[in-house]
Amino acid sequence: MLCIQQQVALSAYICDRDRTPKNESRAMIPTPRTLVLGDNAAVPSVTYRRGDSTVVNAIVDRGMELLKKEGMCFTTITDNIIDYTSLSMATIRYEAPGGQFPPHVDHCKDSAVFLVSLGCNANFMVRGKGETEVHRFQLRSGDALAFNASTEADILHGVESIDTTPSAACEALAKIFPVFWKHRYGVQCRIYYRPLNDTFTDNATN
Ligand SMILES: O=C(O)CCC(=O)C(=O)O
Ligand SMILES: [Fe+2]
Repeated sequence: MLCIQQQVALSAYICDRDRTPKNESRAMIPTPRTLVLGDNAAVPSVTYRRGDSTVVNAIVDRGMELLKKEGMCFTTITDNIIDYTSLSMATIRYEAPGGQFPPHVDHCKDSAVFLVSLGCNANFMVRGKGETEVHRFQLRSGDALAFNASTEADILHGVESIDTTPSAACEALAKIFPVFWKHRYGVQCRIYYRPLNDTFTDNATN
């Protein structure tokens, strides 16, 4: 979904904000690391309002427009996927080849998730509500996947492994951001459809 220029813009945006401690000791089995995007390690994600002029808003808006054109909706959340109120973005760094995220259901009320992949290919699995068969596919650099992240939607998903052989897009990106020779970034954009309340803090410009 993202052309190489958009992947570069998103990578630059993330790398600029990345305050993850360097030289952390590596576990024997590499666990994915949620990057600290800003000065508050307790809140590693960034939040945005609809209409903020950031690369994250632009990518999500375009994704939702494309899905809307396809007639897609997130039943149980909204019938108009473009009408979100706010967003949050977190980035998870996976090491190749062992990085994985065990199968799970997101329990995010009134929310959809829009996952963007950067860098190495991820071997992804999804099983829909009531399904017995697991669907396996690759998410390559620039690919995006959106689904209803509520408990009711019951969408089981996970990352099984990361490829070490880079795709053409990954290679182009890694020449600018060398982290992508050996890693995948899972850029997790959570899209909220609930009314904005007073406790919403806007740190999009941090
Ligand atoms: O890395 C990914 O694309 C998936 C992350 C995920 O499922 C989650 O953070 O809940
Ligand atoms: Fe998830």
